[in-house]
Amino acid sequence: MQNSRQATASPQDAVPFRKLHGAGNDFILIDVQPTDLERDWATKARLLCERRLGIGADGLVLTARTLRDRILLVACFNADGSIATMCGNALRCAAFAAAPDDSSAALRLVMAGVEHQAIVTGGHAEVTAELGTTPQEPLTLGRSGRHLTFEPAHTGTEHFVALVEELDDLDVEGIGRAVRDHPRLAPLGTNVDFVQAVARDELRVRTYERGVEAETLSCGSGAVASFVVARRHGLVDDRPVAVHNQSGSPLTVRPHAQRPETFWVGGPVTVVYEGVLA
Ligand SMILES: N[C@H](CCC[C@H](N)C(=O)O)C(=O)O
Repeated sequence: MQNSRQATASPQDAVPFRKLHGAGNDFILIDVQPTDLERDWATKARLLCERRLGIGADGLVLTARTLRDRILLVACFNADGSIATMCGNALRCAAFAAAPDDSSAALRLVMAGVEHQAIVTGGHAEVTAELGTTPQEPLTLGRSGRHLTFEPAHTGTEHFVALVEELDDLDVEGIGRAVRDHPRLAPLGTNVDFVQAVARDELRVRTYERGVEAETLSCGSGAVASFVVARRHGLVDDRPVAVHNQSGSPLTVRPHAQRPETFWVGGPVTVVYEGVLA
């Protein structure tokens, strides 16, 4: 069933899109037929996400409904055309866009072969992220007389997380890029999160995102990775934790009550505008 938040593109039509952001992480969302997901979207992602020559976004998100299984298939391409195997904010935006208007909804979504749950209530969407295993060891980096240790946390995609005393004066892009491009992490690289523990239920996080190759205003899988590393160090408890980011709209991370090593990440979603691709 279509709803007023939904408009499906078919190849011969002008292609409708929506520009949304999930707590400041911004996306172009196009609803397609399931078979269209197989097309090569990398070039389109690069063109559309370009901030001067395109619409501008951190990523391109494609959604397709499988009516029989009632699952929403979601693919996310970073602004540079690379695939994001997990993007918490893209999943939140996709769930919000697919949910019926004016009611709360529970949805199932699949991104990169992994099933996620979603709950949409009003202008808020929450999705699950699973903690995976990673063979990577921590990485210590010296910069301007300061040493930072980055610990791996795989939350559906690669993250390296450093606990810091102070976030505001950090060179997030410089240090983030050095970790992202570290030869030991090639060829995949990583997203990089800097975390300041403010209270046992409050973190501040700044994230350098691979594929955007810049600091973004918020990152869902990064918020979960930050929670996991802070918890590993005994800095937060197993209860909802507010993750403040650069957008001013915090995300909330909380452990899933039924599924081990699974977390909910929630926060606001905003539709900025709708349009048709020229
Ligand atoms: N912003 C996303 C993460 C994107 C990850 C992507 N940059 C990559 O792994 O290549 C989030 O909300 O989880």
